[in-house]
Amino acid sequence: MTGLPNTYSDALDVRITDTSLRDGSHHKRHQFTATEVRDIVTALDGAGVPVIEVTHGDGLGGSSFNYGFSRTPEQELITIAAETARNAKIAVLMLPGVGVTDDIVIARDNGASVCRIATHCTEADVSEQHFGLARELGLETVGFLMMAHSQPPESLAKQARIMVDAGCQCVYVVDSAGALVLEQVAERVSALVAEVGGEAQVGFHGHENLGVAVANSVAAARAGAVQIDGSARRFGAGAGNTPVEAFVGVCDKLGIRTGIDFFAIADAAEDVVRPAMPEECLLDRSALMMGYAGVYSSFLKHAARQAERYGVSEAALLVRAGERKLVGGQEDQLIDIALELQRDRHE
Ligand SMILES: CC[C@H](O)CC(=O)C(=O)O
Ligand SMILES: [Mn+2]
Repeated sequence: MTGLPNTYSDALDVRITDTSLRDGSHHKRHQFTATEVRDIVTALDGAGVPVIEVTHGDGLGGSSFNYGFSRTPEQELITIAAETARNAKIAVLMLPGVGVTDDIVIARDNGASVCRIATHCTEADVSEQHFGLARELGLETVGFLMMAHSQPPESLAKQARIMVDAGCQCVYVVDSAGALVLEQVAERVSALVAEVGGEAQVGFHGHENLGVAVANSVAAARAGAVQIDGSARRFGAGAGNTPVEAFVGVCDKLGIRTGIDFFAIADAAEDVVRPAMPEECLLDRSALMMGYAGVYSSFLKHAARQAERYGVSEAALLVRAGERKLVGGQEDQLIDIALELQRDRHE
């Protein structure tokens, strides 16, 4: 189709982007080393993963007091990834306002070829100049409509239209909170396909907080999503992302072609990615609360810190964060909620 990136060939039905080295950065508190990135990229690339995302968890420019400092500068990690990958494209994520446009230029110079711009799902207009710049730089573009559970399909479709008109070549339904289930994913993907199909592709990014990320990803693919995210060993925020190795196995059984070797990705997840993880990404009570109450998965580590600091229940804190409908960038409000929980206890 004219104007669409060459993201999948006739031999692929969905193109998978592994985001362990970006969404996993939240779980690792942004402490990746150069060696870990080199080893993980080698293993994922060797298994046939077509796109590997490498950036601070909060995107380009995320290394800060607010979000957590990176152990290794992200541009150094992007360079290493690009030098290491033999076939995979290297993607970067950026949130307008967290990163600046110069970060995109530097990432391109360091070898990234896919630029993913993320906004809250009602604020697509803040991405317009970034898509324009990325296309001028010759980058493939992807738009992330985050917290997609919080808006109905028709509103998301309008936001997707804004991104596509600005130069976005694939708009993702991003289930940041892992709050969507099955038909809710399909309805959102279908609405985007109806709005932008023919001009742009549609993708899906899932989180495992309610334990249905693989099923959601299949629902997305069946509804017309042709780019799907996941992380080896679920290495991502909250209970982690769609486990790539399980999704590939399920796709093999359903006849959905991903181009990834199931046995090689299973080995990569177990032997290379798992050792780089501080611990498994757990589908525990806190993760469940996030999925159920609709909380941004990257809030998990921040909530854990504030719950411990103020001696309040992490689960209760997360449920209130969901009630307040907090969005990315409002991490500081977790302190407010922790103080509120303390007050409630003493009343
Ligand atoms: C902070 C950016 C965020 O982690 C992007 C993402 O992966 C999501 O919203 O799920
Ligand atoms: Mn995510």
